[in-house]
Amino acid sequence: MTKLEIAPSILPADFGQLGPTLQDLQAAGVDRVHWDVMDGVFVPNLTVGAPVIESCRRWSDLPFEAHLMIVDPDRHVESFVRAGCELVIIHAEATAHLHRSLGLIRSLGARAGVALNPSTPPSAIEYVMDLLDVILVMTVNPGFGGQRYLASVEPKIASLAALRDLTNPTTRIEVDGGVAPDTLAGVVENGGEIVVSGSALFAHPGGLRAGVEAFHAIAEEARK
Ligand SMILES: O=C(CO)[C@@H](O)[C@H](O)COP(=O)(O)O
Ligand SMILES: [Co+2]
Repeated sequence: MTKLEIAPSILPADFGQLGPTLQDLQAAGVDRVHWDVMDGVFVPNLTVGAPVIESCRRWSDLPFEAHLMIVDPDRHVESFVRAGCELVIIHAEATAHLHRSLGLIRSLGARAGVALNPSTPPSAIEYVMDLLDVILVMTVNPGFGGQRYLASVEPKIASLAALRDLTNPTTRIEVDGGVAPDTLAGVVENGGEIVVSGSALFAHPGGLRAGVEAFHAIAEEARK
């Protein structure tokens, strides 16, 4: 089994200090950066768009991923690829033609991911498994950082990992929402390979590097 990958959500950062925060995250040993893009329509909250990500690109050597919580994502996918996101994740619930939207992302040279709200079943993506680099399993209702992890989604993480094994073994299972030292073992035991963490990682008492190390130690223990 490959090592856990950690993708910090940028949401808890001071948005006036994004550059230095990206440097701190890289120094702490995270694997990638997760940009939560919210449009105030698909979810109640508004965050950043492609121009902010593009301006931040020079502050980090890490891969950037865009988690697009926006309606009709096809309108904006290209701007996020141009901004430097190597992975673009759209919500299955936000596009009428998921197969076409994923094809668009791939045609632009980026990797494609799909996010599933807690209530969306695995069957929604069975027909696009061949187009998926990443499945982002939401363990909170999207829209805000700092929410409580929904352990009731864990059987779905396991179902998606089994579907992946059967249909497209290269697809990675990523889990997003409320991932913290006390919830991480459940994520890993059910097949999570990449974790997004915002509030728990930024608030780790020992700092970012200690948080990253703690996450790896918990994941290794959970895999025994
Ligand atoms: O996409 C989302 C929320 O909609 C997430 O990426 C969260 O922002 C992660 O933050 P924590 O739940 O870890 O605080
Ligand atoms: Co997210």
